[in-house]
Amino acid sequence: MWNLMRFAASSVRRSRRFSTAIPGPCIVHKRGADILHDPWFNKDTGFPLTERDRLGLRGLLPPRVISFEQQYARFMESYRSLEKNTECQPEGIVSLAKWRILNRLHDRNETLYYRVLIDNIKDFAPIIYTPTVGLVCQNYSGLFRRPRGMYFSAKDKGEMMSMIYNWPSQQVDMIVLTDGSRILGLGDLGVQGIGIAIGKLDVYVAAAGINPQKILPVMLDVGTNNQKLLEDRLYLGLRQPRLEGEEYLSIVDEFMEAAFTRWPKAIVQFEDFQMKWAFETLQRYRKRFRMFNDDIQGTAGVGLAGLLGTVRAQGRPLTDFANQKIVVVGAGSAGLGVLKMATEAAARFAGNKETAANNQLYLVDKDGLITKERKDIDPSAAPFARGPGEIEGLREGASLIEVVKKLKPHVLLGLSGVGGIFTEEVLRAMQESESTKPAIFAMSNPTMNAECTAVDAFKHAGENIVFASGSPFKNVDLGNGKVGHVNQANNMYLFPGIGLGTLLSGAHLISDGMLQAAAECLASYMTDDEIQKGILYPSIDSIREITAEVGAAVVRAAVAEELAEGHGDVGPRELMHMSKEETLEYVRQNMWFPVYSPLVHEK
Ligand SMILES: NC(=O)C1=CN([C@@H]2O[C@H](COP(=O)(O)OP(=O)(O)OC[C@H]3O[C@@H](n4cnc5c(N)ncnc54)[C@H](O)[C@@H]3O)[C@@H](O)[C@H]2O)C=CC1
Ligand SMILES: CC(=O)C(=O)O
Ligand SMILES: [Mg+2]
Repeated sequence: MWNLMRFAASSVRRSRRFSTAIPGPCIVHKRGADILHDPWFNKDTGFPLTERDRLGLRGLLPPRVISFEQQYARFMESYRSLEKNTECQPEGIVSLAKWRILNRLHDRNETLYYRVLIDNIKDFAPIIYTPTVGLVCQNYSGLFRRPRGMYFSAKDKGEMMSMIYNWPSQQVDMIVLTDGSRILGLGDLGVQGIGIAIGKLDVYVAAAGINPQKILPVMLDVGTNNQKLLEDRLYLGLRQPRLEGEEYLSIVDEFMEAAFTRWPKAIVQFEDFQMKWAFETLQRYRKRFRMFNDDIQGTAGVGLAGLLGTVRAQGRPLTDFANQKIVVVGAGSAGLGVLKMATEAAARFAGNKETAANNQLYLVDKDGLITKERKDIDPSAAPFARGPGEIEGLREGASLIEVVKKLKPHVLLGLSGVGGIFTEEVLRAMQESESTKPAIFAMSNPTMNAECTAVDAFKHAGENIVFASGSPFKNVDLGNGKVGHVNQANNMYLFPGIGLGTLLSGAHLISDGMLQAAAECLASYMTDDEIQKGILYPSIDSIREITAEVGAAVVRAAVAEELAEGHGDVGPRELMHMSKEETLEYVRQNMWFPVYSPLVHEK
């Protein structure tokens, strides 16, 4: 126990990174048992005696006051013993048990919850985020105990403007919105998709230091086309097919109007919308509201950072990026987002927008290679279709293995949502890549949907590859003391910084320049030495540091584009006069950090 407490105390110290020394008081409008039942303010046994007197808590708690460090150690001890006691059980059962114990703390005491999350982010991210969050969404109706966030359904049409005022927080900075239509690679999960919005916002709090009282997960329940859920007696969503067309858009419109009427400075992150609505809503709202689509725009930046890393890993200058042959597998919101940003980057590096555009980028979907001969091609995919006969020996619809064998690409990047499609044969074909360090990105989530495992990638494609996956895999032991490094190429490296930078700049929209700055910041974060070892992204342990840097880069881009309107006491002129270091410090100072603040009651 003592050792554990020492560990806890040291990790508590370590994670004080961006906190202010003495927490200011926090105004609370409730007293007594109501405070104990409010996870924003509850300190459990940690309420000091004077506070118990002031807030009418005397007698409602056991007499001994337990320090924050002791509470922390107690939680970690129960978590570690759960781990030990479930060692031999199936992975899914263990992950859900871990999620439950974390979720119970989340429901009870958010300060302690977020502190353990920040300090143990590498261990806990796979529980509160991908892959376990996928399992949680799949089982949400059965796991449901308490609501979290807001639910707007097709039945609420005409009511949303008043409903939004039911949310108890006066200020909301960050909203993650989903309609549940494409949750990770798991398809349409209807109302159960709220779990992904909750998980993303947990990452916002942990990585970007957004105050948990100012976040809001939102589910737009417009029905589901998942027959299994419609027939499930426990299913908690609307039992009707999804709304389509104008009916659908009118629900999203109404929500956006309501949210921005109450909180004009909020930012809305669209998450896990099926492709047609992902693109349509982005186009519809991005000039009117502070919003972005994480799957298109967040993923694009993370993908681009990884692609630039692979150029550096080959010891080549970034200007060589336009010559890299990249095969993207999956022509959905994520794959097309990556291709668009990669095309723009290739054009920039080549210094000529006209000639460089998507010269070496290839797109494969469920029907094979996409060429201009494709019937009913989706307009968003059309710019990436190859011309007829452009690649000798490759026809419209050529299979993935044909494409890889013919092109010998530098990079094979999967965002298909289909587990295992980088088969042994495909991976072996990557050994013939023209690159000295071929790159395999199996970015689909959750783990079982990854295009290949890390072990298979190193086994079949060779030990000299660079590898990244959307959900975490362990590093691979290659024998003789050699290790195959596994990167996690997940938009979690960018969306928190995009949101934070937008908030602190006060930009009224999120421009391409701000997104590009975020991606470039991530791309330049790793040293050449790390890149040579195949390490393309920072460790999840340092996600708070990288998010601060990304946030600062976004603020500076907003200032440069004259979009920044300031935040709180800091006006646009002050932002404009900040040096790079001062901007970073400004961002760090504005990141919330979980400590118990003295509570002051006000009626
Ligand atoms: N690592 C990360 O940060 C991110 C990962 N993703 C993952 O990417 C995946 C796809 O997401 P979206 O693009 O939004 O989905 P989507 O449903 O819009 O697109 C999926 C695409 O994959 C293609 N596809 C399906 N089966 C295929 C096959 N057998 N071979 C080749 N292509 C095939 C489809 O034709 C479609 O073009 C999901 O698993 C999601 O979890 C998405 C966003 C971020
Ligand atoms: C990571 C993410 O946003 C996705 O898989 O959809
Ligand atoms: Mg997503």
